[in-house]
Amino acid sequence: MSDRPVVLETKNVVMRFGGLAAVNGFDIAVEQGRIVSLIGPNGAGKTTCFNIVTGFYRPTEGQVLFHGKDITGMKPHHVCAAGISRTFQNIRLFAGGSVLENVLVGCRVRQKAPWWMAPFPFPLYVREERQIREKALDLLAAVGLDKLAGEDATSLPYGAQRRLEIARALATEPSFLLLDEPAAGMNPQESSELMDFIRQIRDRFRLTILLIEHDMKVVMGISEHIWVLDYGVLIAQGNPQEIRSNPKVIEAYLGEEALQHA
Ligand SMILES: Nc1ncnc2c1ncn2[C@@H]1O[C@H](COP(=O)(O)OP(=O)(O)OP(=O)(O)O)[C@@H](O)[C@H]1O
Repeated sequence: MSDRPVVLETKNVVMRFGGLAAVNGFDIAVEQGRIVSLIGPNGAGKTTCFNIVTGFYRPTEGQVLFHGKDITGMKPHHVCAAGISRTFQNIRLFAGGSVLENVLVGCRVRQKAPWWMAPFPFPLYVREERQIREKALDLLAAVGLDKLAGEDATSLPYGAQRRLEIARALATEPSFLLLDEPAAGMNPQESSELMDFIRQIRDRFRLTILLIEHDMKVVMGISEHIWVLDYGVLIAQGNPQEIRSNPKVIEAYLGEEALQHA
């Protein structure tokens, strides 16, 4: 442990679906400003943990604390307003919306002017609309998509859609960002660029980042700390070097061959 404050903590979190304990005793503590990862085989319970932290699921047992405050079972939009944002394993952009519109939706989370002002030219509303638009365009520039602002979001290449999802998440002004398999479907060049990109946004937006990722080059290259889930149970945690050489992790997930390529 370092002297950095812990921003997100889960305490003995359990999630049962009928008879299945998808997550059983999930205890993590994430320090401010870190890039950390949650890894494990398919079906290990990783996305379920994300759904619990972001309020999509209320856990059967246990607690989620954000900056020491209990957010267990809080509704997703309240979790988002508290400063936690996420992307999804299966990209979820608004079909039919432009690239810019997708980011504007994220910006609205922080909008101050009430919704009923929209049909009228109130100065407060007009000024804020202009600021929101500028902010959305800035975010698109930060992820390299400003030139495509008017395009249909779902017509973008896969890697660009992932960056757009991140821009939309950033638009909600999070301090904590969860990325669910950001490198999925990327080639080695794209995933190497993704690592630089994740570090850049961490620094620029002063984020703490938790990712789920199967690409071991990305996980080992970017993570300061890693937790490993297997059948819903945490079987290991440590830095990349410790995880790489942990016999339990090699047996349950990594395998000798994957390690040689990571
Ligand atoms: N809403 C649900 N209802 C019932 N079972 C569920 C539900 N969500 C997840 N599960 C089950 O919980 C277990 C963990 O699923 P989860 O998606 O969290 O795993 P994962 O580690 O994210 O897997 P992957 O790497 O394939 O995305 C699986 O057995 C899954 O079928």
